[in-house]
Amino acid sequence: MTEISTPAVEVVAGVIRDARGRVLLARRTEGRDLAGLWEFPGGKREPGESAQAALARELREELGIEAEIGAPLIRVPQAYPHKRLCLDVYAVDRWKGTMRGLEGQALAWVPQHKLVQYPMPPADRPVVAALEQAPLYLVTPAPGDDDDAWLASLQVALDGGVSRVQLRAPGIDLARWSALVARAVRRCRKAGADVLVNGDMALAAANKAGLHLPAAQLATHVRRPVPEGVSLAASCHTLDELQAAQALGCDFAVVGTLASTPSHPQAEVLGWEGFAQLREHVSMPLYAIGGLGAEDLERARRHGAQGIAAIRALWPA
Ligand SMILES: Nc1nc2c([nH]c(=O)n2[C@@H]2O[C@H](COP(=O)(O)OP(=O)(O)OP(=O)(O)O)[C@@H](O)[C@H]2O)c(=O)[nH]1
Repeated sequence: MTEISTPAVEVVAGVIRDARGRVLLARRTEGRDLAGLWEFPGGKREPGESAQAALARELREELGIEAEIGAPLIRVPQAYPHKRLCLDVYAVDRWKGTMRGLEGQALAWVPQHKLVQYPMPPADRPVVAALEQAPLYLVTPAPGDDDDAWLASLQVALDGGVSRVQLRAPGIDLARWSALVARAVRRCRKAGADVLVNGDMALAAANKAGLHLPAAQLATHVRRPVPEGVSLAASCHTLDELQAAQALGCDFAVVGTLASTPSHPQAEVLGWEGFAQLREHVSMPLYAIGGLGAEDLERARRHGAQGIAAIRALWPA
């Protein structure tokens, strides 16, 4: 593992989009680190240079364009075997000049949903996820004694744009929960949301839903417990748990606790720096959890998170 004391190389890259919404990838040329992999055009930031100036310079040198650097997308800290880097990615929707590979690199305009088919460096996986996947992950609270009211709240959240949901209800009677999960899954599916069941493989399979593993269940599986194409996720608090989740083939993980909350008052608090340090050693998309809400999304993205997971902050009152 790369030593934490090795300084991280600052790298800037652009998600360059054409009028049809396709994204530009460049192929790393032979003789360089990670040769043959596809990447977002960009390169190393020089001392004293702003991220925007560095990216505009790299795109001029590599592609021959004068680019207007747009909004920040995500900043991904990533450790490779021989170096650490921080990949800082910006949208680029406008430029002047004719695009060409000035350094002999192959270029490809790729529809966004096909980006996952291109072999890319590990740091790019969270970038593609930030373009494609839900920024908010709702974890349901346990229903009180009114199942219909709970379903109505879920519906409000879905109508409000939540598109990834974990169905969780600690301590609930199994027969009641099974019936409620079936109804909740139908609603999520109708809304086009990705839905996962917490901790119960049989219940997830019976509803053809995804599976969200509590950290304690990670060690009980030796291979991916759901088919490819069905979401698998895990809750993690340590690097060992994150690496186990990645080895099992989890599509994403939830990492906490960022701050202490009423539901987990004893949990060890990570803070954003602690989160970013864990982020370096895996390449799955990660949601941060613990006392966070949608207003923390920008900060989360600056520390390499896909987004925010929450119970109360995302559950309609
Ligand atoms: N431009 C760019 N670089 C990336 C991406 N993902 C990623 O891991 N990197 C890494 O960030 C560094 C970018 O620096 P560079 O493009 O100036 O690389 P280089 O070949 O001159 O240097 P190197 O081979 O010594 O690393 C490389 O180590 C590259 O592997 C990406 O999407 N775009």
